[in-house]
Amino acid sequence: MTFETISEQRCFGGIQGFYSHASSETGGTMKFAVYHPPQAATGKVPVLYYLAGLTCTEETFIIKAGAQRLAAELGLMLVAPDTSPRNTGIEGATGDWEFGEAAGFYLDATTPAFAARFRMYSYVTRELPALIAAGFAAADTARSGIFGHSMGGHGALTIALKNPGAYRSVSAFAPIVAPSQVPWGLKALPRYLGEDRVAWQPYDTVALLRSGHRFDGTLLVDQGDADKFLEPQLKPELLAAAAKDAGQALTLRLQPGYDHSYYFIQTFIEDHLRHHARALA
Ligand SMILES: N[C@@H](CCC(=O)N[C@@H](CSC=O)C(=O)NCC(=O)O)C(=O)O
Repeated sequence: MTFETISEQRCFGGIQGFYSHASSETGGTMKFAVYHPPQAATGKVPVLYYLAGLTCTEETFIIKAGAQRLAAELGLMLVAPDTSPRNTGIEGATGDWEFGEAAGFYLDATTPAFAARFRMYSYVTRELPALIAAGFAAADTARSGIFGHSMGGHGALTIALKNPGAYRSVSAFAPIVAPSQVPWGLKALPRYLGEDRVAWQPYDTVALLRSGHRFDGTLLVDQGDADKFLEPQLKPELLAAAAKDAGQALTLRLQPGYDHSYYFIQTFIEDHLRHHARALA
């Protein structure tokens, strides 16, 4: 399991790195970012995965969220993968920001056109953690957490619910909580997974909660009430109802005046990093 170093730069006493590797899951070159906190130079540190949203790359969170200062203080290794395979050459995989490249929805596609390359679920849950464990000696992968934004919030919540014990903490900014019920999901899920809605359920947080999946800990979710995607796409009230019915611990905070942008994420990143650091200590 090898990777190439694209760049490494000093940042808050640690190192901000960008890397690439040949991915067996997605059948092409994948890029990912790792922030190595200063504590990683002398010992093991917990690993916190961040999944970004539609249109994003492995750079978006690293450049825009302002997470490194506190990650350095808390001793958290941040790992941010790209949001999909790239340069797939698959017809229909480019040209629409809501589907295809940069819109992988953290699932394993099953439709003939997409099944070979669009395997972000297996990439994020298996291949990338194995690569981090093998390639970065300071990574204490027994202490892993996961969070994300929008499509990446959906990824983080569904992955944590389906992999009990693999992640000790989970949180999300403005997640898509019920893709089976909103336009983004209704566009993407049939094209990746086919028309049978039963196949969509493993990739829908509300459906997972309603079918018995639980996370052993509190889900932390922040949502801006001035987010233009709130009503049509995000629908946090569906998460609140499903969590209540399921007895799933949830801290859902509606933040007045905040939109869907990385200014919103910058504002609340400290709360999320501290939430993860507490669970990963
Ligand atoms: N081009 C779109 C807006 C796209 C957008 O807002 N993407 C979000 C994630 S949306 C859900 O996954 C994002 O994180 N963008 C990156 C950024 O730097 O803000 C439009 O036309 O509305």
